Amino acid sequence: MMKERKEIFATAKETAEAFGDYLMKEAGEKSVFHCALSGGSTPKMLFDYLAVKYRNSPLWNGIHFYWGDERCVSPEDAESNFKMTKERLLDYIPIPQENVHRVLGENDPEREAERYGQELLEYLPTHKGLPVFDLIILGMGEDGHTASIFPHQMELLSSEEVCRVAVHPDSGQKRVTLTGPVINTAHEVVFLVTGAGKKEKVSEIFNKTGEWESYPAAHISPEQGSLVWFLDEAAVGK
Ligand SMILES: O=C1O[C@H](COP(=O)(O)O)[C@@H](O)[C@H](O)[C@H]1O
Repeated sequence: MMKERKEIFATAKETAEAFGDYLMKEAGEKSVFHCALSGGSTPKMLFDYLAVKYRNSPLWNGIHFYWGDERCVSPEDAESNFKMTKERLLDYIPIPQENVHRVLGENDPEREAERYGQELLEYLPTHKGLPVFDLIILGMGEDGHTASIFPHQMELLSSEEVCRVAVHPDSGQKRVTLTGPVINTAHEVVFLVTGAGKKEKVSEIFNKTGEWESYPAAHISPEQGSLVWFLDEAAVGK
């Protein structure tokens, strides 16, 4: 039975910092901690905080980072989720290189979705043939997309594969994304959502009103795990 809760903070910075402490506490409870990161702009403050407060933490030795989605671009491209994480966090912390499992965005997208899915199955424990993350961090775009599952791409929510190629509905950019069943098999999923630009969608999802069913974020509910929303007041319309 899924457990859900919401944590609301005054500002985006406070939200990121509270989640950073929460993440490191969770990681400290396991000798190996498998965590999928999100991209986009919201996690920047989280990464900046971790890079300073936990710069020399011994916990990095047991943390493995993966990505919930990646744009199909080179790791030097400004659009790369990996590049953002590297520049804000990975370059500052003593995480072993072998603990960083990036999506090779420069590869052929279809082959990379297959390869990355295999890598996840190799490194993570499995349940019913799917990799089980300790924690998946997700964002939610202003259009309601999560990872790289966009509204009206609902087939990615039920795909039997571990990873799939998604196409950005406006730009046509290809991305590799975890599928819904993998996200819903995690021990814990955390949405990190801040800013007034998200408040309408957040409200629709929480109140099950308007177009809520068309937003992939509304369909995330880890079957055996917990779902936590870390939000700032702007995102909940305060
Ligand atoms: O494209 C993406 O967008 C979402 C949301 O990003 P944000 O900029 O609104 O924070 C993000 O969760 C996803 O990982 C990323 O690839």
